[in-house]
Amino acid sequence: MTTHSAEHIAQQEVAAEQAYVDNVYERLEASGQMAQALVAEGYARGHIGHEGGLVERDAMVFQASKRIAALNAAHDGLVFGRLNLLDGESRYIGRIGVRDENRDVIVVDWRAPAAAVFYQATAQDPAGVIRRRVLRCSGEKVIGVEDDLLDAENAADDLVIVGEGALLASLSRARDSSMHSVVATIQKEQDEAIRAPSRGATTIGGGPGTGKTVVALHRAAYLLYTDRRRFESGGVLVVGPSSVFMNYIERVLPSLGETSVTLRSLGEVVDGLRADRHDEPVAAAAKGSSRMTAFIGRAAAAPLPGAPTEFRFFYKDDVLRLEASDLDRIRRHLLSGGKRNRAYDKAPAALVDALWRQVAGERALEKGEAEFVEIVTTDDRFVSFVEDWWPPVDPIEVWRTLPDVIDSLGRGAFSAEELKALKASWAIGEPSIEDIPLIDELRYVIGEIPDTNDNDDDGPKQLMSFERQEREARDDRYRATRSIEDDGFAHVLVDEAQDLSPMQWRMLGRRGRHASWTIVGDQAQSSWPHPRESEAARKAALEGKPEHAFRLSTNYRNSAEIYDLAAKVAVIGVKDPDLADAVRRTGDLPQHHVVSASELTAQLRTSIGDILERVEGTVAVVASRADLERLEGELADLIEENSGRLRLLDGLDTKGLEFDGVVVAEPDAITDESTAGWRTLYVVLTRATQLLTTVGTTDRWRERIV
Ligand SMILES: Nc1ncnc2c1ncn2[C@@H]1O[C@H](COP(=O)(O)OP(=O)(O)OP(=O)(O)O)[C@@H](O)[C@H]1O
Repeated sequence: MTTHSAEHIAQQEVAAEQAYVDNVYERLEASGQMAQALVAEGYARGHIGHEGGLVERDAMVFQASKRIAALNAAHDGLVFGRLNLLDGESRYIGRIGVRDENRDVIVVDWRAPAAAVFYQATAQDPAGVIRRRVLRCSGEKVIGVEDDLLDAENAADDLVIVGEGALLASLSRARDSSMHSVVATIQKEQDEAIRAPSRGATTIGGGPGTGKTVVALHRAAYLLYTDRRRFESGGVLVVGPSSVFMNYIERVLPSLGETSVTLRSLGEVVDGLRADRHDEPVAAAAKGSSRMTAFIGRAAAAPLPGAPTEFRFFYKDDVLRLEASDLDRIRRHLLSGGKRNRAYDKAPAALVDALWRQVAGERALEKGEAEFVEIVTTDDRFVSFVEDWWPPVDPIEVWRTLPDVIDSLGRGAFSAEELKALKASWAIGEPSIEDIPLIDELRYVIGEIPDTNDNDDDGPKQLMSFERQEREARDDRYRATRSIEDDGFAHVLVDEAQDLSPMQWRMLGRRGRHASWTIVGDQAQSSWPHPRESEAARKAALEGKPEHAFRLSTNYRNSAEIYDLAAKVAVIGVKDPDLADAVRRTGDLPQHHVVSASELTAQLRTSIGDILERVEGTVAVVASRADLERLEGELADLIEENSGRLRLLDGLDTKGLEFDGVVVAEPDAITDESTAGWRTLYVVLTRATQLLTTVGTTDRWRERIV
């Protein structure tokens, strides 16, 4: 066969597939129009005026709008696969299922059982598949086909086979700023993890670039497809390390037709809060440690700073006094019943009770307790005392007191260095990513801010006036984070789980109490310094749920040249790292430059320029956290000129991401920065798909790995 004729044949195949795909888009268009019409009809029904009309309309508009969103999101490259089966059937596979006007299936949803064979058939075990074809599309256009002949013996003589394998073709494409669905080229071991039943906890391990993230996201889509009612109503929570990472992955699920998954970075897990900044390593490690649990418990129980420490009340012939020790006793008593905010209604009665017990004067005793209670609880001084002594507490407010109480309440649990680092981090005033679990812990220890908008009738009668005044004051002073009862999900998917601190595990555990889990990670990439403590917290979060482990073995991201270097760093960072097999050779070895301090910036600029010229897609410059700010200034013009392609990041923020080219500035500064520094460097070195250059003023790391 000549090249010309091979090309010609490929073109003919593309044209034939285009005809099929055109028909699918026509159907889709019709289906979209139908959904639009339903939305319009739904609105019309709302005008009928009776309540039933409104409910019907809402349901109709909701369903139809969802369908429109799914059709739009899955539109590009909708049909990506075709199977020619032994029995003569030709089966098309797509991001979502499509039927023709007779309700016959013309595209099978990739998650349907009928599509599983697309991913599982091999030449050794073709499972009834003669030819597997991947359609490469751009929008609605078929631009190429790639075939695998799985069963040559049973293939008809005129069966055409085109291309050299879809996987390698897709791996060589340039990377842009978001992750893509790999739905057309999912490999067998990946498919097994995607379709694993959703019982207990499914763990997906494997080295860098093995597809853990992309597999986990396809798994979320698969679970929604197989048990939509359960997972859509209960919710699927996907948690990743940073907002940069969440932006990177956010397109994958919509492109698979799923728009109902909650994506959160670790700094956004608590509703209503958003943190984007990491603490420096000592503070971060202290905040993540389970030693925080007891400290947080004590801080939540402590009197608020500035709370009054005594109360005096003149009644008839008596001077009634609540001294600090009395107040302390009442506080303990109230807290022994549970969460602080839950005792909000009980505080006034407890105080009045303690006061009544001091009443000794005859005139007063004669009047009796009921009158005493009436007089005290309607007295402004008492009301304002209670307001100050036991206000409804927002967890954030208690979080703000932590720097003031850490010395007294955290003594013994934290070293002097940790105490200093913690106080410095809290002096910034805004929560860091590592603070979010502490605030969440406080939410659970303190309880909801009592909702005083309810009818007051069921509260103790004698406290009515107190309640009223208090509520008015409170409504603008306090803003509660959302109810903890709404925290639970039906499935929790955690990516980069090796980095979770014990406190972060506790935070996620609360959201996954009744959930099934998917946990994705690679210990060798962990930036958490105390893996054993974290392991215990992970176990506690899963509460004994059975675990099913999957391991992915092939690195689809890095060239073999880059991964060979990174693997040498991995073995320093961790004992027995789970190394992956990199499948692609590019011929481009990593480059290393060691220069004097005065030449560093110039060399960085040269290396960045060189890589920008040689790759088509994205490039990252990665530095230690300490060097970041300086480099931001020094490289500002380059970054601006190449915005959209060039980014400057610290090591931790590169987690889970990938770029065509990476320039590492001062690798030794990254290894020195924390006890997990070597593992962070391993992460950084495994981000590049094609070109990697390191530039430093020292070269200790390379001396260590040779
Ligand atoms: N079956 C596949 N077909 C095509 N590309 C794939 C496949 N599996 C993975 N990839 C690609 O490999 C790259 C790495 O995938 P992913 O980020 O999911 O790996 P990871 O295991 O999570 O990596 P890390 O541990 O470094 O975060 C991505 O570009 C992904 O699209």
